[in-house]
Amino acid sequence: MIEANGLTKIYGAKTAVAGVSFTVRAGQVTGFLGPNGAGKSTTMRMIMGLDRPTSGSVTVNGLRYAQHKAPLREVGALLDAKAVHTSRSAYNHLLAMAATHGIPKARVHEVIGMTGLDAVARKKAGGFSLGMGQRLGIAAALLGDPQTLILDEPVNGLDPEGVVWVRNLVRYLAGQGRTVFLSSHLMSEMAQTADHLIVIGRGRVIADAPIRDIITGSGQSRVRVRTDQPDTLRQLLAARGASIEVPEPEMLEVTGLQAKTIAALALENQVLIYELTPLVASLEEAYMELTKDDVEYHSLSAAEAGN
Ligand SMILES: Nc1ncnc2c1ncn2[C@@H]1O[C@H](COP(=O)(O)OP(=O)(O)OP(=O)(O)O)[C@@H](O)[C@H]1O
Repeated sequence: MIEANGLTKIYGAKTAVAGVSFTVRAGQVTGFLGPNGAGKSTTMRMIMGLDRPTSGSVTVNGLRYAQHKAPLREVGALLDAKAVHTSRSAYNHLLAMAATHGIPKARVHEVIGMTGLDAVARKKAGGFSLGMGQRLGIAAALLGDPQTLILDEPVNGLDPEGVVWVRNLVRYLAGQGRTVFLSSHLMSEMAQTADHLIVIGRGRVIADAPIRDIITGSGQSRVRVRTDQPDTLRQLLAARGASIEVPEPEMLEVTGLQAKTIAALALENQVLIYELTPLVASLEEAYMELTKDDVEYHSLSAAEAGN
């Protein structure tokens, strides 16, 4: 379990992480989602003791990273896949790591097999493609057989097969009861991988909930209703505080009321409805809605950029 309490990091005039508190639980994949510059990497570095919090604290299984006697066996992390600038082979790189942490050689062979690096294990790691580098970084994270895994953008640079591989691997590891904390800015990927999401924007936690709740609670959930009495139904719904759009003559899109409430209201007032469809927002829509005020770098449309 990872527990952050009022975690804050200030660099000069820049507040990268502004008092975040959250708990990452064992046995599930927790996604850490946020736009560029939101503070994901800074938070992860503080978990790993690579950055010192300006205030607040973060612990892994009750202790700060540095307090663990054998940290590599407790927490495995992939923070910067490009960090391996080595003329050593992947095998020797992992072997050196294992030797300095009292990890048996057999485990090196195991993680090479798990990450699909067998064919390139004797090649210089410095010459690896981004995807191979990611696999090596994940192999290094798994080396100590840790209970907790922290992976910063693990699918970055992977081909579609690699993306599926990471997804299956993290789900397998969480299934074994491990704590898996995974950052990404790819919502579609998170939707298929994570059970729980922590969303941050401008250094603050915007949402912390099961994926399902984030989708349905985004304020984007609407209900499509078709009726031959749109005006009557519209008035009835408006009187209940719903906001209504009319995209087609006999179609209403209703925000703010559940489908069941709309059906009951129609029945009570003898209004015929011939379609009632809850429109669930995609994770992408929910995410855009959540972070719309918290994006540090807004992109301009082509037209705006030309002005
Ligand atoms: N060493 C540093 N010195 C000054 N500012 C920093 C430093 N590291 C990060 N920042 C700033 O803190 C903010 C958060 O950065 P961070 O890298 O944690 O975000 P992120 O969510 O990981 O973003 P990305 O998805 O782009 O990697 C950014 O505005 C960044 O420019």
